[in-house]
Amino acid sequence: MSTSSLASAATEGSIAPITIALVGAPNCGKTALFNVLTGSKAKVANYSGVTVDKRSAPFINQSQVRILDLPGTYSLATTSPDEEVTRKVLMGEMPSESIPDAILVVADATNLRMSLRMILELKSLGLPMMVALNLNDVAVSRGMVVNEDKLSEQLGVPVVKTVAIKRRANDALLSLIKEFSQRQHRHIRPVRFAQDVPDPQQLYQRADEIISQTVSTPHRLPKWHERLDYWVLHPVAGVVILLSILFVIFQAIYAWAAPMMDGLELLVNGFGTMIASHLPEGILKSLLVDGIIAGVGSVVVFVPQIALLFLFLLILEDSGYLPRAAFLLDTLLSKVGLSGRSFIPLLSGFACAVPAVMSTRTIPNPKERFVSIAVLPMLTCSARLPIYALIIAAVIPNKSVFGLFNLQGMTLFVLYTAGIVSALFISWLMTRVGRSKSDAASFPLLMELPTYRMPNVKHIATELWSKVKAFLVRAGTVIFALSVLLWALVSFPSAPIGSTDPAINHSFAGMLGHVIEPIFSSIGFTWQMCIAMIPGLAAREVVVAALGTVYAVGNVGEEAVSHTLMPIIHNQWGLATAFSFLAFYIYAPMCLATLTVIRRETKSLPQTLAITGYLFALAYVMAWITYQVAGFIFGL
Ligand SMILES: Nc1nc2c(ncn2[C@@H]2O[C@H](COP(=O)(O)OP(=O)(O)OP(=O)(O)O)[C@@H](O)[C@H]2O)c(=O)[nH]1
Ligand SMILES: [Mg+2]
Repeated sequence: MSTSSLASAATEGSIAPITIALVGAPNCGKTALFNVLTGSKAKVANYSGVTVDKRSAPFINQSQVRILDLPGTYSLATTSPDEEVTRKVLMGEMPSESIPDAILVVADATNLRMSLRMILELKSLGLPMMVALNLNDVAVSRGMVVNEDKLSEQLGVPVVKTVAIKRRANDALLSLIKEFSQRQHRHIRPVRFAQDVPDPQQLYQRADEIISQTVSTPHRLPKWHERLDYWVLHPVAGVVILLSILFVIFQAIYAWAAPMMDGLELLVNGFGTMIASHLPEGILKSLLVDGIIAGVGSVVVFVPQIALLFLFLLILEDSGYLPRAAFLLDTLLSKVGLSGRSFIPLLSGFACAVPAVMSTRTIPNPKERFVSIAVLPMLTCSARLPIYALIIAAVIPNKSVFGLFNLQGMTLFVLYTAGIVSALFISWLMTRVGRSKSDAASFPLLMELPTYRMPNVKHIATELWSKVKAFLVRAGTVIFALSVLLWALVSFPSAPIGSTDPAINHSFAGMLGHVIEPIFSSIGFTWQMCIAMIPGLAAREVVVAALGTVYAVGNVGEEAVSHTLMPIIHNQWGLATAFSFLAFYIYAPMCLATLTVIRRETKSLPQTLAITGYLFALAYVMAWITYQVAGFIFGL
């Protein structure tokens, strides 16, 4: 078919789109290039295993060309579920995906030997191929000069240089794809992989030959890089560095966010008071002030803290530090039956358990994968931050210890640590049960350490904004809707004429709260807390909004004037109740999205129910112990 007839067939919609698959080692910039080629905003980060599933989008210059992003893999001999996705797609074994019409190999220019070995292996598939020599900026900064024309000649496929993080540096690739798609027919030949896959040793030999003819300066890491790695990967100094980084993050979340939070709180309060003073008493005023402003406002004041947490995570992610922490902790994690491979999924659990559960696909050992999924919900996700921050601000004095540490920051550190220690302990316990010898040793951690890079300010700013936006959108949609619903439940039916107790006691929610209260009274929860936890089952941070609404409607007199929760909790909750509530939220799997993704990833309802059940049981028991101990120390 000629170029013009292909174009006209495409406009008539009678031709299937051409698919070009991005294939390459982990962390070489496939997704970053995918974003350039399609105008998408898929997640990019400086560690291996970010992409764990396939995704596709139309090529920006030609909608009949489809670009397919795949998880990274070093070879077609795969070991983990994410790598398996790539192999299956390339072999045409993926039911939902036909064999791609071409492969765009994304090669890491700073690690050409490994990339060339992969290109040579992929050539054995017999599919049309193009090569993008990515990370070219880093290669150039290290003094490497690659002759792409010679390389193209040696490999027998077109080669272009790219810098995926700079949109304008990829014009050669854009033209190459355009040109390719105009002369390419849909691929229909079967793949020839199994018969003539070359020996890896031979591939490396050939790669070395090619490098000697095409690269003028061999690649060497700068001195500072080695020195930094010496300390960061040192078994003792490395752990001290890791703990210090985490500690600084928690301190900063309190110290730096405080002024912005105070400002936002003043705004929310002022807004509530202004609306209240302009509206006559009645349902509308109650809905706006007690339902919406008290509910949504209680959550929104935590935006600065969430933003700071994500800022730190993004900087760590972009700099290349994270996989080093995984190496460092490989030995420690192996003691509890996990490995360094579980580290990145566990670490991303501090942002949100949903992508973290998905990223366990990089773990090849099925048992280790299950244990990681089962303990992940205990790690402190960003949705818990508003809850912790609220209770800490309400009951822990804001003073410094030894003139250096902030007591509130330290409490937050302890809460995060409690989640980590519990997760490690439960992993250890789970892997003890029915442990088989082959487990840990059969899947050693073979992960490429990325080079350190200066975090890219633009990338961090866009990512940060998208996280904050997601949080605000949730506040404006889910939390808003649940606040209105809860407001209705706590306001109706209204109190009978002549009754003297608070109206909320007569409402639907009030009645429900009193019914549930006996279950939770032994861990110190009041009926107001029980009501707030019900909408909080959908998503954790909703409990903060719900407490805001419940107290706004339920309180009369002085405290009703304040639209923020802290003073109310400070005055009405005992220390034992506050600590018990915190302990409960370390463990309780109060997040529908996480449970749904666990169900999808484990493909098993009984396993999902078992994880949910054990976490709730643990939450109750730990809250009970905390309540008793705190009650003994501080009084109930
Ligand atoms: N300096 C520089 N950084 C790049 C370039 N391409 C990608 N990066 C960075 O490299 C890191 C990895 O990029 P990704 O696109 O997530 O890599 P990937 O190949 O999709 O990784 P996996 O999904 O884990 O296989 C990110 O921090 C990117 O910002 C480049 O050309 N130059
Ligand atoms: Mg990727």
